[in-house]
Amino acid sequence: MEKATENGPNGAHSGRVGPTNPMVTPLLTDQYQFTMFYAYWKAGKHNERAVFDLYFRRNPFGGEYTIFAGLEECIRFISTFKFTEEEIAFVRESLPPSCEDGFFDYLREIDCSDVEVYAVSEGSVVFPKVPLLRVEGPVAVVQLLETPFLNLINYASLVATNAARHRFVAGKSKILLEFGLRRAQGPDGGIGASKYCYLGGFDATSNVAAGKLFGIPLRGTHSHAFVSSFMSPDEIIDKSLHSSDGSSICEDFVSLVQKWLSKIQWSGSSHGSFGETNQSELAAFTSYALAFPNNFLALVDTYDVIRSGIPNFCAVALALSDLGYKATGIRLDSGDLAYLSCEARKFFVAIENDFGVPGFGKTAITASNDLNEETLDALNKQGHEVDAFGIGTHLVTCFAQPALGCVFKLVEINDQPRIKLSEDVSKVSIPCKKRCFRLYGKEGYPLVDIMTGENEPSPQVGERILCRHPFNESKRAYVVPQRVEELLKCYWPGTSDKAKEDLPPLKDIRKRCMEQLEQMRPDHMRRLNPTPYKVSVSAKLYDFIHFLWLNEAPVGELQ
Ligand SMILES: Nc1ncnc2c1ncn2[C@@H]1O[C@H](COP(=O)(O)OP(=O)(O)OP(=O)(O)O)[C@@H](O)[C@H]1O
Ligand SMILES: O=P(O)(O)OC[C@H]1O[C@H](OP(=O)(O)OP(=O)(O)O)[C@H](O)[C@@H]1O
Ligand SMILES: O=C(O)c1cccnc1
Ligand SMILES: [Mg+2]
Repeated sequence: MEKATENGPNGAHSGRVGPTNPMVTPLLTDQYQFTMFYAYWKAGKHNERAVFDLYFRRNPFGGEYTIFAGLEECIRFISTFKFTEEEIAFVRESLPPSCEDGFFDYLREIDCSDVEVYAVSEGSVVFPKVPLLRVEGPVAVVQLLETPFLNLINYASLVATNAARHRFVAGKSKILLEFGLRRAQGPDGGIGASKYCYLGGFDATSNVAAGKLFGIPLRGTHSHAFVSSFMSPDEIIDKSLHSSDGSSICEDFVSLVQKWLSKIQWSGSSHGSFGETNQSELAAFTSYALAFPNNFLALVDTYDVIRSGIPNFCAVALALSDLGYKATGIRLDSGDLAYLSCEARKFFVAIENDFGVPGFGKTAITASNDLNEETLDALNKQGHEVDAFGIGTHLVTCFAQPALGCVFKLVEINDQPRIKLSEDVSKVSIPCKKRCFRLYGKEGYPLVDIMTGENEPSPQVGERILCRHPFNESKRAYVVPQRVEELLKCYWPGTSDKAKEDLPPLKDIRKRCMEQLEQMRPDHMRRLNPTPYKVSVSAKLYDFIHFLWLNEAPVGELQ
């Protein structure tokens, strides 16, 4: 397998080949894929042409939409799919000794050059039952792809959807920062979370490795440890700071800060809300400003937000302002974030008015601490003054729902449609090699997704088409689409002569995701009781599903 090289951001355009995570090898699969593989080979079936669909059955987080993510990694995986000698030796050890040598020679030969992958574009809004991927090829090889493909898509799509839902509640104007690395499920969980939260609408991450790998903007503040590591302003040795234009130097920035602190104390801005502030906190803020005069942001809740953190921040920010710098803002990491952000805003506005510092009232307020969709929603209802949210644990661990149940099902072999039956109708698979379309209505919204047999004529703009619920006879509707979008596109043509879609850079996938979310009808998107989006099959496919169902289901006998 070719080794991944990391010579620049943006995934596909970085020159990297193969999966991002070197642990993604042909062995990253379930043992039963190899036992089936051997049995297919032994039965002489391994080269039979099979079609599998990868899809999920229910949208996550109680919502009615999902964001599809993980495609690029699947394509990277098959692009370098090949067993090494070491891997073949391990498979040999892990199978019973009776397995014939010829099988291992066959294993040595295989790659994915004869596999075709049709997929929905990454970053699309997608719905249950509609294939996200249609994978065609020799049954034994495609079978092996089940587990790694599901692994690469399930979490990616889940966390991208989680990010999109957080973005929806926060609103477009807010900055969303992903802070989850320390709480993520291991290194791959952390890297994946950063990549796919960005895809789902976050603005930046604190994860430096993800910044390097994918070109995601990096953002960060500082921690309580930095604040509490200082004891007093006397610790600060180099107190000098050049003005922002370099024309002058302030020899004692620490005294300038102290001067501003007493001015604030005696001005109307404080409304007598504080007396002595914490001097070790002031030392920490002053030091941080000396290190980053152009990016001064202070975590203000180590001792007391109102009585210490905010006035200390303002004193340092005003001293910076004297030298021509503009402080960035504060971060709140505990307490009532609605109340504290409003108090902070009032304080900043009062400072702007009392001391004539234009723009000070708009100083940015970042909030963090166990945030999730619900807390964001509660903050919105209460009213708050937060400009940016830093979100970690709930976002990256997908606390509200830990897995998206994508499955990989055989739908056709040797041109023969196959079906998987279940007592639970939602688990009955939709047979046949299919094409999938999104039909748009008069108002520009997507109305319905429809699956058809491969050889049926495609739906046409302006032509009425019957869309049927795949399993419920009485649910059907005629649609006259104003626009028809074919959903499954060729991302890996195998030996066919189909043109191959490009894998776009991450920021283009993110843009696609934002645009797709934007065009959805609002009632599908709302958090409380959203309207399900319609997923349907053509009349012909409907008839065929039910014919096959009756054909395959044994008839019971009553005694
Ligand atoms: N106005 C608000 N409305 C609803 N939830 C809020 C509001 N402000 C903060 N929260 C949430 O309430 C929870 C507060 O948690 P908790 O009481 O454990 O933290 P804290 O005591 O404020 O901070 P820490 O324990 O980190 O010092 C967090 O999940 C936070 O996101
Ligand atoms: O709360 P999350 O959504 O996971 O966001 C990330 C958290 O990580 C940091 O502190 P950490 O939790 O490590 O320490 P703390 O509990 O003292 O804030 C940060 O201050 C946030 O609170
Ligand atoms: O930069 C931050 O403020 C940050 C980063 C990770 C976790 N919590 C906070
Ligand atoms: Mg915390």
